[in-house]
Order: sequence, then C-alpha cells, then structure tokens
Amino acid sequence: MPRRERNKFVKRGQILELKIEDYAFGGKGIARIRSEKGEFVVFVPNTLPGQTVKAQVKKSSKKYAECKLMDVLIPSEDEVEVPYQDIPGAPYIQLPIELQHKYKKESTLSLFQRIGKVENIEDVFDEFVSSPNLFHYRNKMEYGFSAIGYDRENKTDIDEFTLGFKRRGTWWMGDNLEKDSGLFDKQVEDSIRVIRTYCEDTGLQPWHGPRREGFFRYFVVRKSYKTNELLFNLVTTSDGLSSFDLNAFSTLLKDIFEERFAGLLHTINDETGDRTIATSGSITLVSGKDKIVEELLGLNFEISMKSFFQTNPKSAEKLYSKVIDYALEKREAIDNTVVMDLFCGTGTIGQILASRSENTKIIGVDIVASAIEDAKKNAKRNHIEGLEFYAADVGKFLYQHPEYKNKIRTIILDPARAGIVPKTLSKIIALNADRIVYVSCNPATQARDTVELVNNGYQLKKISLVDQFPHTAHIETVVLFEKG
Ligand SMILES: C[S@@+](CC[C@H](N)C(=O)[O-])C[C@H]1O[C@@H](n2cnc3c(N)ncnc32)[C@H](O)[C@@H]1O
Repeated sequence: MPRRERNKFVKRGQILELKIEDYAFGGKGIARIRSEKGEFVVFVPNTLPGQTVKAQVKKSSKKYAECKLMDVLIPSEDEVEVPYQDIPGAPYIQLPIELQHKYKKESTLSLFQRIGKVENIEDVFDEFVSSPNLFHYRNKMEYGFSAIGYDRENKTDIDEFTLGFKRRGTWWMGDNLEKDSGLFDKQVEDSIRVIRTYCEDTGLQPWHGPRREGFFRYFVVRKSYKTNELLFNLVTTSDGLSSFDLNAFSTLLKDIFEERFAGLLHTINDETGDRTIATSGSITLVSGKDKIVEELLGLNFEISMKSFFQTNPKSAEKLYSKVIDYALEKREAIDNTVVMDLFCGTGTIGQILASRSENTKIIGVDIVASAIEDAKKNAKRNHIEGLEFYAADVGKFLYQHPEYKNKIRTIILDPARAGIVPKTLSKIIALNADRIVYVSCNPATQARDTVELVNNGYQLKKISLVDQFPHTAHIETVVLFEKG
C-alpha cells in the first residue's frame, strides 16, 4: 500500500456502513467514525440525519473522507411513506417538507456566515419561499433505456430491457420506472411501463453501457403547465433505425395522451461516451409541432426541446417575483435608466422588469446564441420594447463596452452553477452600480462572490431562499446588494 494511503483512516474504494448524524450544505450527510485515534468525519451526499447507509469512499484525507451513496439500509425516523417510486433525483422525498426547509435554510445561512463572512445573516434574512407545487412540479424529464436493469428484491443487476433512471451510484445500470415518481407528470410516469413494453416488443435493443451498443437511448418529455401539452423526443442510435417505425411510435403516444400530445421529435445520437448529453445529435420532427408555449407571470414563452427553461415554472414565478420586488424597491434606480440583465438566458427577468417599469432600457447578455435568439423572439411576442440582447461572454462584453461604466444603477445577475469568474466580477463591480440583485442556483459560489462585493463597497441588504426543487438538496437564493 502506498504510504500516502497508509496514513488515512479509510481507503479510496472502501465500502462503509455509516449512521448519518448531521446535515451540511448541498445535501451532504455527516457521519463520524470514532476510535482511540479520535473522530473521523465522513460526508455522504444525498443522505439525511438518522439514516444508516452503505457508501463507497471516493476521496480520503487524514481528517475526513467523501463518499458516494450506494444504498440506504435503514431509513431515518423522520421519514414518512409516500405513494411514489423512489428515484435518485429525489433523495429527500420521504422527509416532511418542513424538515427539508429547515435543513436547507440552516445550512445555506451558515454558508453565508462561514464563506461569505456575513455576520448578521439572521438579520438580513428576508423569506424562505416554498415551491407552490410540492409534487409534480417539473416540466421536463429524461428517461434512459438500459440493457442492464436492477432487481430490487435481490439488490443486484440483471439483464433486462429497462426504461427509467440510472440506478443510484452507477452509470451502467438502469432501474425501471414502474409508477409515478412524484416529481414530473403522473400520467406520463404511469405510462412509462406501456411505452417500455412497446419498445421491447420491436425486438430492437436498449443501450448497453459497458458494450456501448444498442438502439434505444433516451425518452425525453417536456410539459407546458399553461396548455397541459406534452412534447416528446425519442433518442436512438442510427443502428437499427430502418427497422423502427417512428410514425407507429407517434401513434402510440397519441393514443395514450390524446389531446395532450403536442409532437414527437426524433434524435439520432451515435456518441458512445458514458457522459453523452441525452439530446445531443441531429433532431427531426416526426409528427405534430416542435414547440410548446409556457406562461410566466402573464408573459408567454415558446419552448423548443433544446432551449433552456426554468424546470419548475410555478416556483420560477415566485423566484422572479422576488427579484422584481428587490429591483423595484428603489424605482428611481430602475425607471428611466439602463438596467443590465447579465447571464440573462432567454431574457425572462429583463422582460418582466421592462413590462413593470417606466421607460427602462434593458441590456441582456448571455453566452448562448440560441438563448439570445429565443430572448429576442419572446420579447417580440410579448410586445415588450426597450430590450437589447447580446450573445457574448459577460466579461468580454463589459470589456468591449466601457461606456456603461457609472451609467448603470441596477444590475441583475443570474450566473450558472460555477458562479462568476473573478475577472468578470471585477468588471461588473467596475460598472459602479448602486444596486445588484444577484440570483444563484449555487449559494456556495455566491457566498464566495459576496466577499468580493463587500470588499468593494457593497452591503448584503436582504437574502431570500426559494425552494425550486423540493425533495432534492438544491436551493436558489436571491440576494440584494447595495452600495454603502
Ligand atoms: C441560471 S442561467 C440564467 C437564467 C436566466 N436568468 C433565466 O431566468 O432564464 C445562467 C446563464 O448563464 C449563461 N452563461 C454561462 N456562462 C456565461 C458567460 N461567461 N457569459 C455569459 N453568459 C454565460 C448560461 O448560458 C445560462 O443561460
């Protein structure tokens, strides 16, 4: 054994049985191994206090180890029965929502204290906003086909035509979805079994991960809460396509979902990597239409299979309302001014803000060109004027447009999970805005950026937490920063 490994309490790859005692930010359960040498801390994501779990060591140092959850052996006493199939995407579904909120609130605020150095975090805490729908809140789901399934009774893998989600902690094994998971659409999930049987009866093979071969790969569904319509995308390889009848598959979906069926798309994905994105590859329309319309705060947004759209639209309305409330608190910093909506995606926040303010010009910037195209189209559809959208890296855009320095009073920030790179944050700070409303889907990077903003004269005035994804460890934050 290498010396580096010898000094460690547990070894990489080792399988441990652990009792979870605490909860850390991001859904990491904390277990402690006590011995004559002292206390050794083990983190296991997607677990909660009271559970006894089986976990594999992924990273180990002298003081602590990071593990991957393999199985929950004994549930926590806090957990309750739910009528849904358990899936890796909802590790906390059996925990009452009030407890989920408590863990999320406490761990997020302590993160701002620890990393963000905000000592008065309890004083500036504004509101914990719950998701309006606690179940069936998602508007998109990706189901995977697999030739290797999971035998729940014997807890082992089996050769089986599978359609559902990956088995927790594995990349090669699927787990059949037999009924509603409680996260997406009940009718769709209760029908997955029928769709699976239809595909299996064609004689074509599901994807075999280790062998990197097979025909059926993914079945993706998008839903509109406005119209209740469903848009489908079947992802296959090209191998065997000539013997598969896409129109007959579309008829099956129309028979099941009737007027809810909006359209079927087909994607050919011949990538063989384990981490291929479900929908990469060429996409064609088989029948119906290729877009559905969703409504957010009275505005309409057209969504195609590939475009980014908030996954929990009802909760997104709450999130956006909070952003708009913070922004409009000081109307003089909004009306008759130029507002920057940086990392704007499809421009939703800017459009809502423009529609609720007087003579405000919005500059939206996002690096994804197709999102900017959608933003422009959506603004036109909603008859909102005064918006300019640019497809660019935020840092580069600000470098190329020094004319905005000292001209912007309010900035909206909504970066991706990785947060804002330091150089770009400096350029944002150099704009010298009075107010910044910073939305984040990763409070850990936002807490880091808070230090920089505070060092440059901003104060954290308010923070709200929005629970966009009940039953997961995710939490979104809306933070209001003001100068001086
Ligand atoms: C959380 S999303 C923003 C969503 C948007 N505000 C909305 O509500 O629809 C983060 C966005 O940051 C964009 N992005 C990531 N890195 C970027 C960069 N360096 N410059 C500009 N945009 C970037 C992504 O394309 C993505 O649309």
